[in-house]
Amino acid sequence: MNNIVLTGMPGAGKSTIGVLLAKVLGYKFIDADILIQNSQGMLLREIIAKYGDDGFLKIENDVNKGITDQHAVIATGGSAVYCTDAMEKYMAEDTVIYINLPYEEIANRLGNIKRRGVVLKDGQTLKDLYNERTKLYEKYCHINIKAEGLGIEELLDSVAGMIIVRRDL
Ligand SMILES: Nc1ncnc2c1ncn2[C@@H]1O[C@H](COP(=O)(O)OP(=O)(O)OP(=O)(O)O)[C@@H](O)[C@H]1O
Ligand SMILES: O=C(O)C1=C[C@@H](O)[C@@H](O)[C@H](O)C1
Ligand SMILES: [Mg+2]
Repeated sequence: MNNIVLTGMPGAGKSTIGVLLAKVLGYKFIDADILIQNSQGMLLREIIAKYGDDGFLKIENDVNKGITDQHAVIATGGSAVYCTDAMEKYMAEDTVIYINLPYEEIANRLGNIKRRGVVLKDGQTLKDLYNERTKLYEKYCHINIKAEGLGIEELLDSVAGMIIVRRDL
């Protein structure tokens, strides 16, 4: 097993859990969103405003594909699931874990999603986005963690437990 890649909707807790998981496993922690910001010298929402959704996704695909670290926990951005090349590489080389939360829990966590910088087409609601992405998160994962109602420590235990089981297979 190489890297652990966390996917899921914005607000699912990928970055929160990722850094804790890295400590538990003795891995490095990489937040792909921070790599994207650093690569452009701009905030995520500024990159989306400047290059549009497609331009942002191309940058996100390139950044994720370009990660060469090993033994890292990688928190992806919520939109990484549209980055086909990067997701296929992650599926081939790493262990991809989808943090799966019901729509209501995601909606409660996200205040102003525009400020956060979400790849949302004109007229598309958060619910539309959730429905569109769910199929992709399910397609591009090895482990689907049902995270409904789990606090941070409970989710961490659940994810770490699944990784240990998979290692033993
Ligand atoms: N298990 C949890 N229970 C309750 N709140 C949580 C949990 N995990 C994370 N949160 C909270 O949800 C919010 C979003 O978490 P986080 O930024 O880690 O999400 P993310 O999946 O990395 O989102 P993005 O795709 O936008 O980077 C934060 O306020 C965080 O404290
Ligand atoms: O879910 C999304 O569309 C996004 C989530 C963030 O993590 C960033 O990757 C970016 O702002 C887009
Ligand atoms: Mg994050």
